[in-house]
Amino acid sequence: MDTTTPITIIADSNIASLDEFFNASTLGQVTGQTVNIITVAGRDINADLLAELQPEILLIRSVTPVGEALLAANKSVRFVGSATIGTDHVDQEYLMTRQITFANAAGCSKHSVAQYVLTAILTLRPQYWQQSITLGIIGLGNIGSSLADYASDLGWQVLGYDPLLPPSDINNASLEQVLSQGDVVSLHVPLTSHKNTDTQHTSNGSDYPTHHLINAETLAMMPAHTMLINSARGPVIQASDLEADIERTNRQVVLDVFEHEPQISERLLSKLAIATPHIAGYTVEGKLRGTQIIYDALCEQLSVTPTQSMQTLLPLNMFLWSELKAHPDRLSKFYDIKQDDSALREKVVDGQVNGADFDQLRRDYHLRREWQS
Ligand SMILES: NC(=O)c1ccc[n+]([C@@H]2O[C@H](COP(=O)([O-])OP(=O)(O)OC[C@H]3O[C@@H](n4cnc5c(N)ncnc54)[C@H](O)[C@@H]3O)[C@@H](O)[C@H]2O)c1
Ligand SMILES: O=C(O)[C@H](O)[C@H](O)COP(=O)(O)O
Repeated sequence: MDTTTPITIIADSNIASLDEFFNASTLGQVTGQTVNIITVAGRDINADLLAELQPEILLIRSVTPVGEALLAANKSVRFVGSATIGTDHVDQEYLMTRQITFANAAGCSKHSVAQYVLTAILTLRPQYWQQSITLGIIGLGNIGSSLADYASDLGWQVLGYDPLLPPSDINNASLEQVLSQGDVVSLHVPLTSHKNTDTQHTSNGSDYPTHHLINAETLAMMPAHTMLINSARGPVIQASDLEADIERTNRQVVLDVFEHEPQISERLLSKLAIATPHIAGYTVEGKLRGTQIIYDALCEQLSVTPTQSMQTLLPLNMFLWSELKAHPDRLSKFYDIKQDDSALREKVVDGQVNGADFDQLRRDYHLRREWQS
């Protein structure tokens, strides 16, 4: 990519600190060259906008599907950065065929999500601060393994299942064992589908697909007292099967993500112990790290040395995991998850939370702070 001509960037307005990271100076533009950054609501980034603005760079989050439908008529885009961990909204195979560089922000909010899960568990079952429970973790990548570290720190036993990683001290059980023996089961897998057997491959295919991984059959393996938490992707759980399960077992279920997101039915919402609008990763640190990672990737693409660091943008952080462990009664001061739950439930109108209200809760969310070790 030529770094001497003006660069046009279309960016999701929900990406943190766009101006601080993406400007002529931070992108190594020669004096006088400009970086033209246009911020748009992620759901409004579409083919017509790209045709009008002809951007070289797309900076997105999870609500912008990127693939042939968006880019078939576009010849200007050379780089796509998703300031997110999940990549199920991006057809990476298509981008490769178009020789468009793609970068996501792997691991950016791993501590934020792990701390979200801990908060949900300990808010609903505070007795677990003193009990050595069994925590089931499905998916042992960045978030699942971070959660396992916190669990071990609390003296909990971890039963983990990840068929794509070698056995380890946490990857130590079958799916059935995790579901049937965990006091709590937490999902930390990407959203993947069955690999097509014919020549047309799906970009998101897997030999171990996670779409509807949790369904009537797998839910039946879980004792009624087992809490289920989903902060991965909504369609990992078959929503109607979940509703039937909760009616039958009265199971405590925590959802941060929903199969039909951004719409949520009141029927489902009323059955959940905790419900939040896809904000498990929404901390100052998690979102800034997401921006940092795609900025660094773009600098590599431009062959320029990164000059912006998130460290200079972080306010003082007084939230210490060691303090919380010593004073469990302070949990709601660290993160009052029930406040996020109430804010979501207040948005129910005519039997559902509509998409616009769900998006607004996320857009206006007061970012938490990641607990420091
Ligand atoms: N709610 C939120 O705000 C939020 C925030 C960040 C990430 N996420 C979601 O969480 C997912 C996991 O994040 P991560 O950073 O741990 O990703 P990661 O890629 O580091 O780890 C995912 C793990 O899942 C495993 N896996 C894949 N298919 C599996 C299966 N069928 N059964 C068991 N394990 C399987 C993989 O082997 C991998 O180790 C992301 O893909 C994203 O969709 C949600
Ligand atoms: O995948 C991730 O990083 C998270 O799910 C993240 O919250 C993506 O959601 P977004 O904020 O982009 O809608």
